[in-house]
Amino acid sequence: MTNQQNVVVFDLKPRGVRHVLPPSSLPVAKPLSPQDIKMLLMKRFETEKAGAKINAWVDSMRASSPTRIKSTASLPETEEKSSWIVHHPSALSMFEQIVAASKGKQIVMFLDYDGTLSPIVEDPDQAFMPREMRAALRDVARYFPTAIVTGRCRDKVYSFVKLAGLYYAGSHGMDIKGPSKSCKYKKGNQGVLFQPASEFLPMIDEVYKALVEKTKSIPGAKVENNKFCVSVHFRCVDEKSWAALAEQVRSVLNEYPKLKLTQGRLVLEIRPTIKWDKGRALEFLLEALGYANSNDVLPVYIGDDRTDEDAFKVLRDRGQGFGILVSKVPKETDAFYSLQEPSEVKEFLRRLVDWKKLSQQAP
Ligand SMILES: O=P(O)(O)OC[C@H]1O[C@H](O[C@H]2O[C@H](CO)[C@@H](O)[C@H](O)[C@H]2O)[C@H](O)[C@@H](O)[C@@H]1O
Repeated sequence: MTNQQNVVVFDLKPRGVRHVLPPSSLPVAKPLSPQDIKMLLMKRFETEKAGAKINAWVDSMRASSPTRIKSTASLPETEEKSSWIVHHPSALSMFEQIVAASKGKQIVMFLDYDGTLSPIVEDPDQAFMPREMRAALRDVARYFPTAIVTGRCRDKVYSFVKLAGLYYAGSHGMDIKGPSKSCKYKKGNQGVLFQPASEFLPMIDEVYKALVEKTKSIPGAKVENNKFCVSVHFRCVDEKSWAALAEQVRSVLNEYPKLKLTQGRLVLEIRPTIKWDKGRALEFLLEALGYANSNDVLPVYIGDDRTDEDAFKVLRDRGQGFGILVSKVPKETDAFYSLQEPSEVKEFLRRLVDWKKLSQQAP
């Protein structure tokens, strides 16, 4: 609050960006009532709170996904990496131990899409899966029940993967469908298995349109409708405009208390506040496959993103199976093992198929 020549001007901007009007441009104001003062103070409080929220969002937008481990002064980057690898060894170098743990158990494969099966690219519509990866995936699905668990719209990811013998869990697991062609693991229902957020469809549609409108003036921003959630991409947005983008997203989200914001790789994700995520989808799929309370299963989940951590945590908490994080750099993770990039994921899938073929031939 600035007091000049009997004129009271409330500075409603967040601290740090104060402007004081020159005396000549000041309006002649009536004295303020206690009610007015209370209201203005409340507004200022709200504005400051919003400013702090945007700053926190932008900080989080700067962090990688999952959060990269910060270098400590005592540990040079190379040592930090070797120490991380000791705790999260390569799933390729640990391959024999992984398959040994599957003795007498059914391996079930869960795979994230972007950054795991397809390399990260600037345009989300061009994230095609390489042909060799499709071949490896098709073979894996012949030998093991296999599910794609993704933040994407289920139909969209199917248009990239184009394999009918798999389970697909789109919209971060909020849209689950069984294999559309005959498959030895398929149980009963072949169609949609579960859509826990179906009541949110009209709301998500509305929010998608509002976000397209609100972000159209920010160069590089791209809004993607993922059916039960919406992605706002900022990979191609200049960092100087991240706060402006976050502010637009916040202004839309403010109108929808039943939606929440999470974050992936250079993407803000808006989704229903229901207690459902990739971890719950993994549990649901294990149950659908008949392994709800079974010790005869070894689930393996491979993913690269912060949203995959929910699934890694479920596996840790169950004490069953392994999470494998795809990352070249040390990150905070609940995964047991690591792979550096999608080409290593392909190699891992191939080795799994070769091992299975060999073990079936053994007398
Ligand atoms: O769960 P996922 O399969 O990993 O999906 C998460 C998001 O993936 C996509 O965005 C990411 O990949 C894009 C293409 O490589 C990249 O441009 C973007 O920066 C990444 O965040 C997808 O477009 C999003 O809708 C998904 O939520």
